[in-house]
Amino acid sequence: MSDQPHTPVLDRVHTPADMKGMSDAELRQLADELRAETISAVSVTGGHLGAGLGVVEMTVALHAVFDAPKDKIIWDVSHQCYPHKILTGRRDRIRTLRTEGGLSGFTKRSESPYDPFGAAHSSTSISAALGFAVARDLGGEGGDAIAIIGDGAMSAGMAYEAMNNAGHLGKRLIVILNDNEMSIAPPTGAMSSYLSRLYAGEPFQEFKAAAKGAISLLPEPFREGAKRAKDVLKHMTVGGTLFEELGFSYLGPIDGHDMEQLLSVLRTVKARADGPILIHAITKKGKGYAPAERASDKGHATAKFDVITGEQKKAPSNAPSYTSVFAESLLKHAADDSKICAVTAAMPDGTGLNKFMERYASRCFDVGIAEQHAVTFAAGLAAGGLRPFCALYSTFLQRGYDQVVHDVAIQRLPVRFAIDRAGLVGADGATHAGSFDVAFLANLPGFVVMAAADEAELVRMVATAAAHDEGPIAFRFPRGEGAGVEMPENPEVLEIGKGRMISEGSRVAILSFGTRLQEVMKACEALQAKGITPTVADARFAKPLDRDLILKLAAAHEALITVEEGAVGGFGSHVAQLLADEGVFDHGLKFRSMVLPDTFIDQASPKAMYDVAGMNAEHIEAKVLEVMGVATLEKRA
Ligand SMILES: Cc1ncc(C[n+]2csc(CCOP(=O)(O)OP(=O)(O)O)c2C)c(N)n1
Ligand SMILES: CC(=O)[C@@H](O)[C@H](O)COP(=O)(O)O
Ligand SMILES: [Mg+2]
Repeated sequence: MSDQPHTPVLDRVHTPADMKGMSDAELRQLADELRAETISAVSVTGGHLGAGLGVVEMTVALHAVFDAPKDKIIWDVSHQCYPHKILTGRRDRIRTLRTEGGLSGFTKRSESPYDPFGAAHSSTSISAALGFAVARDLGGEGGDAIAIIGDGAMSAGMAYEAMNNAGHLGKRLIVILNDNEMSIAPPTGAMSSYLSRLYAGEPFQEFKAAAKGAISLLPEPFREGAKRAKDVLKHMTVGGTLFEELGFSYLGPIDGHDMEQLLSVLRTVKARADGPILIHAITKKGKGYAPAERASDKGHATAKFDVITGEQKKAPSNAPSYTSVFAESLLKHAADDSKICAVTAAMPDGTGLNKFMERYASRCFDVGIAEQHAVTFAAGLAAGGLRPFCALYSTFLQRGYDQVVHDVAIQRLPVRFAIDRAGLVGADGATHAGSFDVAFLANLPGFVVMAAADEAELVRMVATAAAHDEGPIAFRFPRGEGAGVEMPENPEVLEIGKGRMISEGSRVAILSFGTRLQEVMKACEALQAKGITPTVADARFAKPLDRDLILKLAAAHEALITVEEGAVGGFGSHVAQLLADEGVFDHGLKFRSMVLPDTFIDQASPKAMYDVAGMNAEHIEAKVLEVMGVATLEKRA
């Protein structure tokens, strides 16, 4: 060990340009320092730790060998991009990750030129990289296009659509398969088994030595050396035939933490000048931080934590989460009905179906990151006589929309959609907002669309969905804790299309859809002090609407206000349509529909995001006063 003082290398890196000319030894040191910085930063912010730790060496090697931003480095999902952000001029802001006004937790074009393509939903990186490659070859910006995609993301059909096209086009394109044998949960599917065979069948260590030997020929005349190295590598591999059949050169598997291998392979690949290549890198999720490596999810998502102990600092919960309420409720119904089955798309823990998986493994299916398949698979289950609950986050349901229309709605198949993370979700920001599901479901003939106002309503809606065999039915609920209301012992099955009165008042009626009801009640308390007592009702259904309730409220009040955690085109729009069709507006009813604004709202706390959206209690109060003010003026006149 030299007695030289340890001179931090990371302090010298403000952009990747500062890494050029560093020795391989310095790059190895840089990786160690980058790992420590990543752990330190995430201990302050919380976030996606494990994936980033798994690509520290890869990130250093990529930025050492390639020339971003001219070369486009595109991270799939991009939850692993924190080391990349530290090396690309954002170290000073890395402790603002996922906070209001801070750095996004994912790559974002508007945040940095080193983020050529935004992500957060998985399996888009190869398509995007191919787009850059074709644009380059058609005279656009130069540079390499490099996609780094995980083994989990490789379970989505979109990745194969992209590889199929890339292999056909034959453009120079670099894909790095970051294989850590983890999705959020352990991976499922035949693809995962195939990838494992690619490095289980070959004495991986012998291959490593052979690969190093072969590549140490570099930097002889690159073409000759590279060809020899590539042939050696290729013949040494156990055959990435699937990828080669798709037109890719397959190179690997290599050790994704071995800086020497990474640098040599990337330098070799950079020197080549032909078609698409897939480098198969074996990594460990959570690498280098024992608490993450020990965790069942390998540190996929973590709250703020103590770096020394790894102990997470989670805020105490006052009520069960909506997800746990859904999961427990479904388990009860499944106990009495063997036809009830469940489908998740790689999110067993996030949707609460992990408990269902433990209890009823034969009728619980984790299909991988494959929402399109999840929806049509559920349609097949329903057509086959079962009662499938397809549990998807609202934002990820977007990926399976055509399947919802074409395979479920048109055939009026009784698929039950448990739509979690409805509305604004907080730290994950705009890419994960559940803003559009009511707008894109309530316009489908035969669909039943519900929103739970609280956790007691949620269990009633699970019961209603379990009993509904007449066609597709969806119920939505937000991320996080419930309202802390009393839970019904035996939740009743709701009458389809019937809302409920909450409190009688006068002049203004507020018709709430979903959990904004809590904010409505807070607004009413404030209004009470001003001598204003709105009528409050909970719609429960956006489809079918409770026509009688709506017309009764409209007839008995000067003004009607709807409130929902969704974008325009949802519940309020359907109410407006009904009122217009019934000619109610001809008689002077004042109508306001409170919806999410026509913008994508960046990450913050959910409350702060709803402040930006103008949908908290004070905004609802102001809306009542505004419409009352108009009503009062006209009344006086
Ligand atoms: C379309 C879509 N579905 C689900 C998710 C949720 N999700 C985020 S990361 C992840 C697992 C990704 O696994 P992998 O690609 O192997 O990356 P790793 O975390 O192992 O680095 C999932 C399912 C998502 N981001 N996008
Ligand atoms: C990166 C990704 O898409 C998931 O990890 C997502 O962040 C999970 O969201 P929740 O934290 O709401 O389960
Ligand atoms: Mg993985």
